[in-house]
Parts: sequence; structure tokens; C-alpha cells
Amino acid sequence: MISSPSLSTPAASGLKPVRRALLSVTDKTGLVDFARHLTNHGVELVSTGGTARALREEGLKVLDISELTGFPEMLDGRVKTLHPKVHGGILHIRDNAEHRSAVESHGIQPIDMVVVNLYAFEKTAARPGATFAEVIENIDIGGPSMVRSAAKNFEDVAVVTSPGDYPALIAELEANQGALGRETRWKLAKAAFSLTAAYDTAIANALEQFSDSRPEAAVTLANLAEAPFPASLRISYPIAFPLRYGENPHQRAALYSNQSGTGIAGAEQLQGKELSYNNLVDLDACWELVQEFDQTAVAIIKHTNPCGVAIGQSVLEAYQKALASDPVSAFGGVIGINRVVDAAAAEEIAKLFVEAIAAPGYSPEALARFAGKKNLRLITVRNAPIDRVIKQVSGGLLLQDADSARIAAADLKMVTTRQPTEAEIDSLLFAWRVCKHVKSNAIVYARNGQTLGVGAGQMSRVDSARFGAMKAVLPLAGSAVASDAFFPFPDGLEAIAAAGAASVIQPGGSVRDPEVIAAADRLGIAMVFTGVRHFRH
Ligand SMILES: NC(=O)c1ncn([C@@H]2O[C@H](COP(=O)(O)O)[C@@H](O)[C@H]2O)c1NC=O
Repeated sequence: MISSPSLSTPAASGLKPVRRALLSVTDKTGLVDFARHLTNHGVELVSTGGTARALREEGLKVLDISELTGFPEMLDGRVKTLHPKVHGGILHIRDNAEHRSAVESHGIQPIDMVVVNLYAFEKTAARPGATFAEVIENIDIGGPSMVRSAAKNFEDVAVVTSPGDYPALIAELEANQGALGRETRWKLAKAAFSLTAAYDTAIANALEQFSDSRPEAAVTLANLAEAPFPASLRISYPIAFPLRYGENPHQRAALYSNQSGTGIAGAEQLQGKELSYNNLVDLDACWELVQEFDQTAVAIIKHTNPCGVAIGQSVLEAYQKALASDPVSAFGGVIGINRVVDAAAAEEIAKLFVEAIAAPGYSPEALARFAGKKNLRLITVRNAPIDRVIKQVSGGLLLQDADSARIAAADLKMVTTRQPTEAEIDSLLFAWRVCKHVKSNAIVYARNGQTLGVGAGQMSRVDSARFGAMKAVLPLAGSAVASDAFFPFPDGLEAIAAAGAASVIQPGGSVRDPEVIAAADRLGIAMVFTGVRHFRH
């Protein structure tokens, strides 16, 4: 539950008493307690159907909205609060004599506080199988109207849109004998407009899923990746927290989250220094990498590229193999692990200086071992696959499907005279999965579920092949190599063979494939094509 930023100052100026509050909430968390505090200060409660019921059940005195408006709630709840007695009661300016006489002559009573949270539209629209009619019916009309009215008239009215704000408001009401300060009303108003903006963004985005001609024919999609690209890209992610600085200390930065509590932005930090911008980027890279594997996997990342990746029977084994791959570069890196970290693994990992670790969890013994390393950032992550990726370019944004392509042994096309052994195929597929997470041009040497050398981000493929080999500390003889894109010339393949590789996995598709295949045959290399490319820019 997110509350409005820094609603925490009980001492206040520009105080306005709250005498009548209108409560109409879908999320009833904390409602009764908050309403009880209001009544303790003599506030009269007015409510819509379900909210009034919830309050009465707990013994609170409530006026039904229909009594206030003199009109029944009608049209299946489509019209409950959409009435001049509600909006006039909220919107009139208390210091304006004409406004006052207008409301008095129409029997409109002032409403000083509006407590509203909206129909759970986003949840309904995200539910696979939700029908068009259900999605439409879950568009809240009366709630946002009241929220906007109250936020506009913040000089006189407090608008409360998040149960997360109740405790701070209770404290302020207590401190000021049932009144709220101007600063609080203003902060609440800003949060309210941010909420209605996000709500409308969610509606506009969700409706893109339904066709122009027969929207009712479709149900919401289980997988956003199948949905058409939006005609207009609207993003509304509230701020999660400000960061000390960005990629460099002279750049300001903040993290924004989709509030799902998943992924790196939704991770829980258990200990350690504040997460930095670069930590978050690297943690994301290593978390995404280890999600490639069903087996226990560990990835050590430096500047978004892996310097060691391995799978193993245990976290300890996978970690030791990953570290052995490039122990020098691993210093000061971040680690991604796709299993709960146990005591044995924690004992070993704690010997290395690393910035941060992302894992689905940690055993109590592992936590106790890490507790001694005060600066080490530990985060637990709930996985949520990314459907689409956004990148900024000057003047615009690029949107693409996430690279979720997965290759299995059955997808491979054998193109050389010598065919890879089963063990070689396993190593090739391992290298291929790692290679997808290495900046292009990417060349990954591997064997037995362990990287041996990673050639990343070079402007020529042959240089990546050479660098990967140059960095290797473990022997490369008989290794398996993945190349994220085809070899435009035989030279890259020749460099790999010279380093000792015996098998290669690559997409194929070059006009010079026949030359490259002939070179592999000449060098005794078993080569397979995936038909899929994994550029990473
Ligand atoms: N139609 C209206 O006039 C109206 N007024 C308030 N609501 C919403 O009704 C919900 C609360 O309903 P209830 O108190 O019956 O549980 C709130 O989420 C509120 O935003 C309305 N519903 C939808 O538009």
C-alpha cells in the first residue's frame, strides 16, 4: 500500500475543521478505524451502499447518500454520488459569499472530506478471460468525479484516496482537534490528481485490447505479448523512491514502479546500503539471466554483462563454478540466484566483495551470515516476466516485445559433418542462454554448465571471439561456444577454433554460411544453427 509522500506533519497551518465526510470506498482496508477516529472528532459520516453497510456493521452512525441527495442510488450503482448536493457540497468556496448563498438556497450541506478509492478497474482488466462488458462496468465514474472535485477545492476540502494515508491523517486530526492543515490538503490533492491520471491511463491502455469493430467479441488476453501495440503509448508509474544519483553522481535519478511488488522495482531490500541506479540496472540484468534456467543457476554481473554464470546441483556449486569462471572481474559485482540461498552458499559468497544479491529468498542461517556484511544489499525478488521493453531515443520511445525466444535441442539444425555429442549439446544450449544476456557482439565459451570466457560488446565479432578466449582462466580445449548472431566471415569461427573450441551454436542466415560451414568442417567443429538471433544493444 503506497501512501502519499511525506504526509507526516501533525503541526499545521491553514487549518480547516472537518465536520462532514463522504466515504465511498472499494478497498475497505482500515476504513472502520479511520471512520471511528473521524466520529471521535464529531465528524458526520455520509456513505454509499457497501461502505455504509461496512460502517454500520461495526456500530458506526452513517447517513446514506440517498438521504443526503434525496435520490436513490440507481442504475446498478452507475449513479450514486453524481448529484449537485454532493458536488455542490464539495466544490463551493467557503469564503465566497455568493457560493455560500447559492448552496444554502438549494439546501446543499458542505462536505469537508472525501474518502474515496476506486473500482478495481486494473485488476479486472488484467484478469485473463474478463469480458468486455465486465471491463466497461468496472470503469468508476462517480468516484473519480468526487476525487477531482475535492482535489480542485483543496483550500476547503481534504481528499483521501489511499488507506496508506489514514494513520498520518488520524495523527494530524488528533493534534489539531479535528482539523487538517493546508499543506496536507494540498499534498492530498496532488496525490488525488495523480491517481485519476493513472486510472484513466489504465483504462485507455486496457481498452486497446478490444477491436474497433466488435469489441465485445474479445476477452482480455492472458498474455500482453499477444495484444496489439497501443495506438498511443501512455505510461503512468508512480515514484517508488528517489535515488542518491543516476549512472554518475552528477545525474539525478529516481525509481518508478508498476506497484505489482514483482521484479527488481518491486523487490524487498532486507539489508545493506541504499540501492543505487547502477545496482538496480545490474540486478535486473542478473535476475533476468538466471530466469533462463530451470536448474539452480548463479550469475555474477559487472556493468550489465555476465562475468561468470553457472548451473549446479546446489547454490553453492553453481556459485563456485560461476566465480571460478572469472574471479578477478567478479570483485565488486552483483549476483543473481534463482533459488533460496542456503547457509553453505552464503558462507562462500560472504568471502567475496559484492555490491548486491538478488534471490527469491534466504535461509535464516544465510541471513545471519550476511548480517555481518552491513553494506551488502540483499534483495528478495518475486519474478514476473517482462512482456514488452521500452527504450528512449531522442524524440521518442521504442517499444518491442521482450526477447522471450527459447531454443531447445529439438530446434537445432545440424549443419556440419561432425554432429555435437549430447554433452556438447547441453553445453551449447547453456552458452546460448547466457549469450542472450551479453551485449552484442556476444561470444560465450562454456562447458558443463559453466561459462569459461565471455566476449562482450565488441564492434566486431572476431574481436569478441578473441576477447572471450583472452579472458578465460579455465582451459578452453573442447569448449562449446555461442555466438548471438551469425558469423559474417569464417574469421570469427577460426578464432574460436584456435582458442580450442570444439562446438558452436549460432543463428545461421549469413550469405557466407556455406564458407563458414566449410571452415567448421575443415577445423573439425560441430556446428548447429538456431534460426533465432539474440542481439542485445
Ligand atoms: N456512480 C457513482 O455515483 C459512484 N459514486 C461512488 N462510486 C464508487 O463506488 C465505490 C463504493 O461503493 P460501495 O460503497 O457501494 O461499496 C467506490 O469505489 C466509489 O468510487 C460510484 N460508482 C461508480 O461510478
